[in-house]
Amino acid sequence: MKALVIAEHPEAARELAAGARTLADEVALVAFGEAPENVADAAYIVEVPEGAVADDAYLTIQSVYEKEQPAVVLAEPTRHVKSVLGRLAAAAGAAAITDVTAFEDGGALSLYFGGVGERVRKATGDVAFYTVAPGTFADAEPAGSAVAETVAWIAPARSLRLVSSREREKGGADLFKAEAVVACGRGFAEESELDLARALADKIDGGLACSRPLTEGVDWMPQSTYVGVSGLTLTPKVYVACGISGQMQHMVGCNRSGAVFAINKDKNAPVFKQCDYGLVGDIKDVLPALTAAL
Ligand SMILES: Cc1cc2nc3c(=O)[nH]c(=O)nc-3n(C[C@H](O)[C@H](O)[C@H](O)COP(=O)(O)OP(=O)(O)OC[C@H]3O[C@@H](n4cnc5c(N)ncnc54)[C@H](O)[C@@H]3O)c2cc1C
Repeated sequence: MKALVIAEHPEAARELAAGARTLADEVALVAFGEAPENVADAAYIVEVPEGAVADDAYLTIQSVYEKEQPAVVLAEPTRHVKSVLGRLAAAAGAAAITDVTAFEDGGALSLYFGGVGERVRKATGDVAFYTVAPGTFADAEPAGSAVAETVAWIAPARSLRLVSSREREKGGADLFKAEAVVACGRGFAEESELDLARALADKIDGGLACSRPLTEGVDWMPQSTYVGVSGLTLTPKVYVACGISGQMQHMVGCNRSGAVFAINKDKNAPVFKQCDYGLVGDIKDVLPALTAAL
C-alpha cells in the first residue's frame, strides 16, 4: 500500500512521512518550496509561481496523485493544504476526514463539533484522505532515500488572483518551531498591552500567538497566528495562555503541548480545568513580574 503526504512546512513533512510509514509500505511526499531529505521513497517539490496562490496547486498535486496512485493521503492542516486536499478528495469522489489525532484499527480518531467531541471515522472510498494534527506521529521515525524533483506547475483554468498582501507581524519565533508559545486572549483590553506578552515571548525565545477574537474581532494580531480548531494546532513544550478563557475551540489547538500554563484573573475560568499550571491574577501584574523573574 502507498501513502501520499502533502505538507507545507518541512517539520510537518518529516512527521507525516514518518507516520505514513506506519500505515503504508511506500511513502511519496509532496512539499512546498523545500522537502526534507531521507523521509520518503519519492519526493516532489511544488514551486508556487510569483503572483499565484498555493491553493491553486491542486492540479499540480493531482498530477503527482495520479502518478503515485496512493491508497491513503495524509495532509498537514494548513489553510492552503486543506484547500488542496478537499479538491483532491472531491475529484476522487471521496470526503476528507479532518482533524485526525490518532489512527486506530481501521479508522481515524478525529475531532468534531468544533473540537467539542472526538469520534472514530472510517474512509468510505477506495482512497482515504486525512488532515492530521501535529504531534499525531511525534514518535514515528522517517525513512527513505528519495531525491526530490520539482513538479511542473499546472495552473487551473480559473486561478485565484492575489489582489493585495500585508506584511506579517515581525519578530518572535516561528510558531511551528517554537519550543515556547505565549498566547494572548481577550483579557488584553488594549492593543498596547500586547507588549507585555511580547516581552515575555522575547525573554523565553518564544512565539506570539492569540485566540481568534484578537484577529477577527479587533485585528490586533495576524490571522496566521490564532490557535484553535479553525486556526493553528501547536505542540510546543510550553504554551502560556494569557487572558484566554479556555473555550474548547481554542484549547484543541494547544492542549497537546508539553505543558499548558494559564494566567487568568477569574479563578473559575474553564482554562484552569485544562492547564497543567494555573495562576489566578491580572495579566498586567503577572506578565511583567514573570518576565522580570525569568
Ligand atoms: C465554529 C467556531 C470556531 C471557533 N474557532 C476558534 C479558534 O480556532 N480559535 C479560538 O481561539 N477561538 C475560536 N472560536 C471562538 C471561541 O469559541 C471563543 O469565543 C474564543 O476562543 C474566546 O477567546 P478568549 O478566550 O480570548 O476570550 P474570552 O472568552 O472573552 O476570555 C477572556 C478571558 O480573559 C480573562 N481576563 C479578562 N481580563 C483579564 C486580565 N486583566 N488578566 C487576566 N485575565 C483576564 C477573562 O476572565 C476571560 O476568561 C470559535 C468559535 C466557533 C463558534
